[in-house]
Amino acid sequence: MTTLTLPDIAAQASGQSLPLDWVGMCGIALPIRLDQHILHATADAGVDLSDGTSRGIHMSRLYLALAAFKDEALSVSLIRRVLGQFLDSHQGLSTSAHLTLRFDVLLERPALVSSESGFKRYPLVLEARLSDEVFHVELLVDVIYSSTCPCSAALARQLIQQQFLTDFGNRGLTHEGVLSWLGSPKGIVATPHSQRSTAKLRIRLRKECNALPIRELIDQAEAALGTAVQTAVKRADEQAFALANGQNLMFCEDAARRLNLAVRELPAVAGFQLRVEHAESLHAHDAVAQSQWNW
Ligand SMILES: Nc1nc2c(ncn2[C@@H]2O[C@H](COP(=O)(O)OP(=O)(O)OP(=O)(O)O)[C@@H](O)[C@H]2O)c(=O)[nH]1
Repeated sequence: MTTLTLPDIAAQASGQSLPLDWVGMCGIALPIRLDQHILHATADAGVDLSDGTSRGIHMSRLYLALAAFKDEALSVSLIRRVLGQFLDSHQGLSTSAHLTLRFDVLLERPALVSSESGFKRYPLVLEARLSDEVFHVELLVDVIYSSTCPCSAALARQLIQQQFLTDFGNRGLTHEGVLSWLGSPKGIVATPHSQRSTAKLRIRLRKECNALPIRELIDQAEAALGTAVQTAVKRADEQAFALANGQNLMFCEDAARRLNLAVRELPAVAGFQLRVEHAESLHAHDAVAQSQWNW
């Protein structure tokens, strides 16, 4: 029987000698292990092609290195090892390795008052690169919250005062009359606008950090924001949420400052960039603030 040698196009010399910054595969389906759960992730895996004379990289070597994620719990050291394998399998071709993992984390959240609970989805991205023995890993997460405009609240309060003057200006006040007025639509003649808002955090982890501080980061961000969106909601929970929002008026600048001061407290965090987007119901565009620390 004749043994055929398979053609290896990647090993050929390139027609045009030119190094490339990133070559690899995007959107690879990958199981990862996190907190005893197996999650469905997608991976972008690549290296540079610093040897501009080579036709191509060896995609299969990157792909096969990713198999480590199926057996071992996700950690910073695992990611570093996989990137090391990308480079070891491309000696003479590549000097930097890149890996992006995208997956969702579901966290169970209790209702504010009732005994109900539900799950919230947090989209996570891990971006890592290894170049000249220098390793960087960044953790990105989106946190959704509710924000009520403080300016709109003040304007609404003024309208309520004016309505009060109109209705009671020439009348003697009675406890019962005021109480009944407060419970009527006239007692809340104007409402402030509020919006579903997104905090986008990009965290650089300290070198000594191996476990990914996903839960800590999300909890810290939600505590700082004060009015994270809810899961299961009965009327009692909705009322508590209305009260929480009324006590937590914020511009996007307020949200960005609070997050900055809270996230820098986390021991695993070496630096960060953050961006908050308030999807205004007042107008069709968003109010946005950005901030960074040790970046
Ligand atoms: N470099 C490169 N490979 C591609 C591309 N699209 C598909 N491939 C295929 O990816 C497959 C795996 O490539 P290699 O890793 O070089 O496979 P291999 O030569 O069997 O593996 P090694 O012996 O480890 O080099 C090959 O069949 C390529 O044709 C592309 O755009 N660039």
